Amino acid sequence: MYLSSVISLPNRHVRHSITVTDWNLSGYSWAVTGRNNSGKELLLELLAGHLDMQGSLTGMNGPVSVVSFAEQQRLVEREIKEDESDLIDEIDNGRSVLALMQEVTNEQNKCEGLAEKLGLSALIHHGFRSLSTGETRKLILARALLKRPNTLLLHDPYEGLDINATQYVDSLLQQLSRSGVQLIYVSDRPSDIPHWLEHIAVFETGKLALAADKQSVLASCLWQSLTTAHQSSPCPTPLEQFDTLAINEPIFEIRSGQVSYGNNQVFKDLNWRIEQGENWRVIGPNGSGKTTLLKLICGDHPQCYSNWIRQFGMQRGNGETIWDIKRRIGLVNAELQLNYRVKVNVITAVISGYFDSVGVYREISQCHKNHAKNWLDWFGIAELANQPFHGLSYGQQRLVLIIRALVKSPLLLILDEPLQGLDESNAQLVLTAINRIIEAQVSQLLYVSHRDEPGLHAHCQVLSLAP
Ligand SMILES: Nc1ncnc2c1ncn2[C@@H]1O[C@H](COP(=O)(O)OP(=O)(O)OP(=O)(O)O)[C@@H](O)[C@H]1O
Repeated sequence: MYLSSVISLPNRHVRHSITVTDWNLSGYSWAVTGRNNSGKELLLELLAGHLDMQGSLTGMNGPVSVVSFAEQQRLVEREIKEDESDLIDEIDNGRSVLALMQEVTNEQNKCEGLAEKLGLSALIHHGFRSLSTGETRKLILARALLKRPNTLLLHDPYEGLDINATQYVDSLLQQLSRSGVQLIYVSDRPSDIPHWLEHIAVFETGKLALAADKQSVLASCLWQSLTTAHQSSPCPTPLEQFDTLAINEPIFEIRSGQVSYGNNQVFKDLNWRIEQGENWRVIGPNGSGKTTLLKLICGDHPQCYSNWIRQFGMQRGNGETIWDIKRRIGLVNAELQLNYRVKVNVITAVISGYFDSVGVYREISQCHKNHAKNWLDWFGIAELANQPFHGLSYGQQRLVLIIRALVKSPLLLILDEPLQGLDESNAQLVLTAINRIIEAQVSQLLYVSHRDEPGLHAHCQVLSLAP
């Protein structure tokens, strides 16, 4: 594959462009990295044929498959568009896993074989929209692989996968690369690049800045600059302090907790108590119920009323409103990002965190504006304040939603795979902020991630959910 004087052309959906002056990919598999908004995602969109371009792109062998957040978003949007819940008078969870695989190939035994290897066998007749984050990611991977691609475009393909699935997919990709499939593997964090990729390209402010063998790239100053992030100033002080709970009153407690969907029992006999002052990490394989548990805590799950739950000094189901719960919680997860669809600028998206809303539907005080600006400034993105939220890259949007959760200094900060899409320096800044907040006991942390973040986890007790 060869890219010469390529400039992608902005369109209705994408405002920015990327420039590649001269890049000979010579049939090798490549890792591509760079800071957030450097052009990595646009490169994948361009190679996938979703962007118009000037210049020449030659030698790209079809079929081409894509595994990316943008691809996932397209599938989600298609399924939402075709939602028939209103017509069929029951919840439409979308096309089944098998049907979505069979869109790519009608060889059912291949679909079932791959589903088994990816741990999707039990879900083969489940609707797309009932899948967990990792299960969704596995399905996107399965569809890409079933296409038998010659070129495979990947954006952090292990993101959201549990350890077993990560190991399986890693060895599969390595095998494919060795057998001649060209991988273009975009990674937001350089530390996530698989060791077996021998060529690395680095993007910077919309341009291909460096493309060479691994040794040369690792020795470059540009590489060092990708991994440095430091913020010594203290985090902005909280605007308001939450009412204190009575001594011995838990932040959250569930007794003999259980959740099931039809015959599928997600978990049962769960007894768990978060005491005041404690921070927790929830772990478990894909589909073990981590997100389900967080939804019970946030009041977003219908089965929170059929469980014994005590939270923030209230017994659930005794007349409390959803806002009594939500106002004490700051939440970041992939679902929030998918559903944050209103057209607002960055500062409004941040300010919406004070009111737990998507968008802001009341007058904004100068005090809220200043405080939100201080947080944007702390993360070094004050210049984005008036930019449209949806004009940002996936990683920048994620950072803004994290700031949205932090501004109100919630009693309980719930972060479900929060670092997804963040580059190394933004990830380090977020970890620094979280550490300072929990050390200062401004918020208690409830954290879900398949990835080890040793600095953070030292503060956390662990709840492990079984498969
Ligand atoms: N609305 C639903 N209908 C049927 N099954 C569902 C529904 N929502 C979730 N599930 C199933 O419940 C199980 C638990 O889902 P959950 O999202 O809590 O898992 P998780 O531990 O967060 O997984 P991951 O690590 O992939 O994020 C999954 O197997 C999922 O398919």
